Amino acid sequence: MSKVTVVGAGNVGATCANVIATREIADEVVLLDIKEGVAEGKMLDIFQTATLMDFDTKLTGVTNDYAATAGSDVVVITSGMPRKPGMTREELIGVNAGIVSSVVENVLKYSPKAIILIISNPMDTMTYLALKKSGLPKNQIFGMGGALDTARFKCYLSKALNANSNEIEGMVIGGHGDTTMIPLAGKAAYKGIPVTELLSKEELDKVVADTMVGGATLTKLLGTSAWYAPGAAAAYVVESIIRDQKKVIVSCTALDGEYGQKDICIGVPAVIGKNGVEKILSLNLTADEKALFEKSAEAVRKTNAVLKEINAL
Ligand SMILES: NC(=O)c1ccc[n+]([C@@H]2O[C@H](COP(=O)([O-])OP(=O)(O)OC[C@H]3O[C@@H](n4cnc5c(N)ncnc54)[C@H](O)[C@@H]3O)[C@@H](O)[C@H]2O)c1
Ligand SMILES: O=C(O)C[C@H](O)C(=O)O
Repeated sequence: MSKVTVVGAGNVGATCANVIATREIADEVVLLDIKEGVAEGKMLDIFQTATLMDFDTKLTGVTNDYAATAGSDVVVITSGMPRKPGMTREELIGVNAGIVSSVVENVLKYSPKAIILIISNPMDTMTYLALKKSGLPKNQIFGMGGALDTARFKCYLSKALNANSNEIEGMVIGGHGDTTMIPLAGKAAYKGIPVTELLSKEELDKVVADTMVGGATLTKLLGTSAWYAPGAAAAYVVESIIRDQKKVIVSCTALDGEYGQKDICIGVPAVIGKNGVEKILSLNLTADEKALFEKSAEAVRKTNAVLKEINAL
């Protein structure tokens, strides 16, 4: 029996729970929120699609009742404030640091062995905070950003190439921020053909720029940040853990010398299986890509430093 808890029954959390349920990724999904009745209502609503969508995942919604989450294999943390148009993710640190810290503490009381996936923004810094506060081994707690950014990169590449996005290879490493993410255009390919041979420099630069502000573009259109792709990206990572698929997914994980970095959580390609982050893959980065990664890490470190200033760490 596999059990997944999603904390935060807002846009991203409910979407993630819905994808896990409809795709039967886990036997049981618990959705938890502090807002009275919201998680219960959303899980009842999803349950009422079971006969229409043909799934039989067990679904439970609870208001702040962590006992119901006991024995979870995976816990996805989406609780926290989303940004509004014009804001950066980093501006959410003051509100979300307290929420993420208290949620991680509560989760571990009932599921000390769960693999914990951080979604709340600023995600790289929230992952660092959760890792430091929990004292968990680094494989057990990591963040999702790269799965989403990579999906967006493939989406924009598919538009530029007029090709099926499922036939495109590519990844986005670095921080999950408007200026910190690094779409690796030089390593992306369509059916083995480097996209650098298929698109002009201008076209490729536009794909990279659109990918980097992918979240901001949607926030402007929607008035709050996105949820369909973020929820599906979180469920994609959960699936690799629950089914021990060992997919290589760019994940925000603690580095200990890899990519020349220490004491930081940032996006790098990693093998994701039943033990969480099972291996970090070492990419052969060009000098330019290395420089971008260093700049990205520097920016993430700057945001991490704010945790001390606001007494969150
Ligand atoms: N990492 C990513 O790729 C990614 C993608 C999308 C969104 N996000 C982030 O995820 C977070 C959630 O976004 P959203 O659009 O779902 O927001 P939302 O406002 O729709 O939902 C957030 C939910 O968290 C709940 N919550 C707040 N404090 C809580 C607590 N202490 N315990 C339990 N629940 C609590 C709220 O009641 C709300 O229902 C935001 O911080 C957003 O920036 C990250
Ligand atoms: O853009 C945001 O603030 C939410 C999320 O990080 C995203 O990329 O969709």
